[in-house]
Amino acid sequence: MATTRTPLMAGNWKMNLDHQQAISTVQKLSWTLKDAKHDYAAVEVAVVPPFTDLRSVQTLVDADKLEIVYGAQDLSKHESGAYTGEISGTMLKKLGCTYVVIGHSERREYHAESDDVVNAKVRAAFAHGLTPILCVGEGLEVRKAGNQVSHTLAQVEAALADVPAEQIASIVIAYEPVWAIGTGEVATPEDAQEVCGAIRRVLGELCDQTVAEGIRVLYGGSVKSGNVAQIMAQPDVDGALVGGASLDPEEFAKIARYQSHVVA
Ligand SMILES: O=C[C@H](O)COP(=O)(O)O
Repeated sequence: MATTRTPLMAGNWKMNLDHQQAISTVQKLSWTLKDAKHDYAAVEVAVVPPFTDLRSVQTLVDADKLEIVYGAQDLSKHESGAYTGEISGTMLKKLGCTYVVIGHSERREYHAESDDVVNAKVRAAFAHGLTPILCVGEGLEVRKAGNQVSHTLAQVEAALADVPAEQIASIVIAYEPVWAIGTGEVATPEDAQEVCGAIRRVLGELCDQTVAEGIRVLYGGSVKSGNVAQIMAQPDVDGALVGGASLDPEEFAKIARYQSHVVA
């Protein structure tokens, strides 16, 4: 089946760049992409800054009518109330967020986020019109035991429990093998395809195979301009969730422009 999925390159800044640095970074990114005549309809570009940067990014994007979209790195499963330190989906929507990253391995590991919490956050995101970028992926021990597919699919199924098929249709899934995050250790294109293809198959079981063909499955883990094209050449990889390399706007622009450095 011919794919109609628009690739998405999303830069997860993690806990980097304050609100002033956010403005200069997004400006440089947009200028670089403008110089390259980037077609945002062909490859969508998103930044995912810390919460404290979102208002500044919103102001810049609105004022300069940028085509770059943005999102948050997490949200609360709660609607509002006495939850000190939490940020609700309503607040993120009001800040113009398109996306929200949910279930990143760093949240699962350092904040003990269980599959149940991830599931509640996915449902909260949809309830507020935000598109989840749901992160899944195995650690090194699971990979060494050869259980990466079953482990990752179990995470997908748990995160999407009781989520209506029409909502699943618009989700973005990011396959991020934990051993490849921030380590310089990149999964081979074949490793990425094996799990991304399996994710698409399970999405087909959860909703419908035709719908699953339209869902974007990203790869994340040490993606750089030098390796992105080989990963993007895989049939079930529809973009990247980029950490470290997204902090450099010129490098991130090269990642978004991966098609321009594919040698035919
Ligand atoms: O969210 C992004 C991923 O954790 C990948 O991070 P990285 O590109 O620094 O390996």
